[in-house]
Amino acid sequence: MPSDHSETGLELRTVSIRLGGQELLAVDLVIAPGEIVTLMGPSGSGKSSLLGHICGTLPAQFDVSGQVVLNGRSLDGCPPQDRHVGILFQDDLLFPHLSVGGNLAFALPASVKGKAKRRMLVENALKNADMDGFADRDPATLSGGQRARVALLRVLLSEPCALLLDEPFSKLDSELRGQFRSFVFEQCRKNRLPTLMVTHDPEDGSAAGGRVINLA
Ligand SMILES: Nc1ncnc2c1ncn2[C@@H]1O[C@H](COP(=O)(O)OP(=O)(O)OP(=O)(O)O)[C@@H](O)[C@H]1O
Repeated sequence: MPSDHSETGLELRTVSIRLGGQELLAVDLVIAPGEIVTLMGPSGSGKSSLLGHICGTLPAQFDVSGQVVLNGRSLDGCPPQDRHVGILFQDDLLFPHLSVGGNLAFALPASVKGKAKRRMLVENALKNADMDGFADRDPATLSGGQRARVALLRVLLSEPCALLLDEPFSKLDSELRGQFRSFVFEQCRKNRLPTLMVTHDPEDGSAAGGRVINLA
């Protein structure tokens, strides 16, 4: 994980997002390392747009003001690939033409050199998710729960300093949902990631056990 900045978490300093001259959302928030904050609100209230703004992928038709600061560094003008912000979506978006290991290795930063080292990081990550020996598997052969875990591992291997969750549990059935949710939250805390989760399910917020912000 990049270590050139102190770990102060993710700050949204009076961030406001407008579309077509109307304010969609305004938020002022500090998320500490390892803290999980839940963001809820009606459809269209701007939750995913806020995550896009933090990642640097919000389309130009949105107007934004305020500052996004990660571990003391302003992300204003910073290209998405240099932000060290990971995002997990409801669709796992695994590459179908790559093996599980290939999907994971793809996420590793270029600064991680050497085939053996890259292979070791991938295998350790799979072991950490109780998926020992899955590196050569075709993603199409995985169960829903296994695919979800690989998607999370892929985000973690990219060495993020903050994690955004955009309804990542909504497509899983209730038993899987509970298991995967616990795994995600455990990894957020273990990796000391300031985490912002968007969800429509109040149970996700209760399970996270942190602050819940309701935009309603
Ligand atoms: N690329 C885009 N171009 C134009 N408008 C967009 C774009 N993406 C989203 N919007 C609009 O921005 C508003 C906020 O959308 P957003 O997806 O952020 O809401 P949300 O709170 O995440 O909704 P949901 O809970 O349904 O996912 C909506 O009116 C949406 O139609």
